[in-house]
Amino acid sequence: IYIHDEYQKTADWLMSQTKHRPQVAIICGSGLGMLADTLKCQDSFAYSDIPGFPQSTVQGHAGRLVFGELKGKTCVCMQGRFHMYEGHSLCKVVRVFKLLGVDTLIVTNAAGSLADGLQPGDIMVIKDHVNFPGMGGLNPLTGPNDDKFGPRFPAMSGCYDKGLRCVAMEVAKQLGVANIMQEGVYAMVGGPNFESIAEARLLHRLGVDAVGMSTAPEVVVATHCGLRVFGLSLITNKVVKSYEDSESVNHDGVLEVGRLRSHTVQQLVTELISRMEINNNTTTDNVA
Ligand SMILES: O=P(O)(O)O[C@@H]1C[C@H](O)[C@@H](CO)O1
Ligand code: HPA
Repeated sequence: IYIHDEYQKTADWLMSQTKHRPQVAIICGSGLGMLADTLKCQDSFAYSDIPGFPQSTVQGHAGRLVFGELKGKTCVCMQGRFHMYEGHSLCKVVRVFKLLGVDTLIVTNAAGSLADGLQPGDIMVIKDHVNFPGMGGLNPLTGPNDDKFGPRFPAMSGCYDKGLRCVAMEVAKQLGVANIMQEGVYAMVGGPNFESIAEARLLHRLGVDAVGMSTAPEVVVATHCGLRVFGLSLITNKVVKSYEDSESVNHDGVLEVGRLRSHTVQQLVTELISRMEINNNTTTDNVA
């Protein structure tokens, strides 16, 4: 368990190393880290150099925190995320963003589709999530509640901001990619194994549109401390639901689709940030 002072130490160290004071934080999914390369006036830090920061161990996740400007907004971008299956608690990074003065969190991920209407290469704007590990007790908010960040029992209804979802759909039209974009429900499973066929069928019957191994914990922690959230999934594969199907998913295939679509994802996120209204009150309301 990290206490408030530990988060503060990491935030203070970062603020002593960079003049950027980010309003938007972006967490990049598997194969989608190149978004960070487009930030202007960059200051970047290897996770291994940041006091108190965890290390990311997954291929396709570079392990750098990049600060910079995008369309007139100051951003901090995680080029490489931490996953629960790597043994991380996932509270730390989001709370450090809060202490840096961030107002909005954007999360991207790679996910497998269960919905028949979602094909590899499609982009799903996350409308809501099912946090399977969280529902089972593996929740980043487990442990004593730190009231400085948020309440013991935070609501999760409406945690994916409706206004930002609407803007994202408009941006997709403007970029001519509305045909590959739709809203849906993301389910987080613990991983690191991909789903068995029976698990895939179960998720499908439950009405889940896409499945992955991240995002929900970050969104829970962000919502707890009052950040506005936008999330999108790049569909990298169809989840195998039939015993007749001889295909199987693998991480290299996931990264490959990430590479093919990273430019589009980057354009969408950039344009969304450009249109975003920021609450410039950087006094972190519920953080003393
Ligand atoms: O970090 P994300 O959620 O994009 O990564 C997905 C889920 C697994 O970590 C990995 C499987 O290929 O990609
Ligand atoms: N299942 C879980 N996580 C994933 C998948 C999947 O099919 N594709 C990319 N991340």
